[in-house]
Amino acid sequence: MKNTDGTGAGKRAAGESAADLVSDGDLVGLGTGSTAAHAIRRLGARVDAGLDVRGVATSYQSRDLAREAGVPLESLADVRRVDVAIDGADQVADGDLVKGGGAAHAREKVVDSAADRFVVVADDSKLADALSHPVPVEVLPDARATVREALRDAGGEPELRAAERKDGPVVTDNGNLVFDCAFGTIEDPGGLARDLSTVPGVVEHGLFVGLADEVHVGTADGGVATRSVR
Ligand SMILES: O=C[C@H](O)[C@H](O)[C@H](O)COP(=O)(O)O
Repeated sequence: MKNTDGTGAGKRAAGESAADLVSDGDLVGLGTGSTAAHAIRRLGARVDAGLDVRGVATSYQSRDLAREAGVPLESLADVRRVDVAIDGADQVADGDLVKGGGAAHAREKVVDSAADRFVVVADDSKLADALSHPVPVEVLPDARATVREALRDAGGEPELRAAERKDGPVVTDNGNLVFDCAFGTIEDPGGLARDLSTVPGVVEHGLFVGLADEVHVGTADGGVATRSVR
């Protein structure tokens, strides 16, 4: 059943189910976005009930939410590995992801890659047979013209992400800009991910290939299907 009821029940079910995996003593990667937010709130409730965990935030949003929920935080700069990372996705196909709808993918990739167990949380509207969602590409502001050309050469259609309720572009938590780059159906996500990583001026792109360990998919009726992906 597609989660089209607009209540966010699928996101909530997925986020909370992942938060329930966390054990005493874990350092938890706290993803960004509306689905990961449910996991952070649930973790906060578990901390209130006595769970002893610490979190590492991937954005201003997840840091502020964790503080509000009462999840103690460590700074990413001091973290070498993470026990469990819980993070959302804009599209999921065969365990590979497009992320970065909230422009947080650079720090998310650092945290999710450092995790022993990376759990993706999504409602079933995010599932696809193949990745085709535009790929967010964070770029150094002064490299925007050269990166735009390189993305076109790679077969993409880059669009500078515009801010809402501010004139001009989105500026990331790291002070950079973001292109949303459509590539149509991405036949070889691993190859494209490698190509994008080699473009000078690209800070990070939103293709997460071979990183996820499991996916929790929530449905509108509050059910969750869990799938291991490696
Ligand atoms: O930059 C944002 C992140 O990659 C999010 O995890 C992703 O956009 C999914 O967000 P949401 O759970 O709100 O759909």
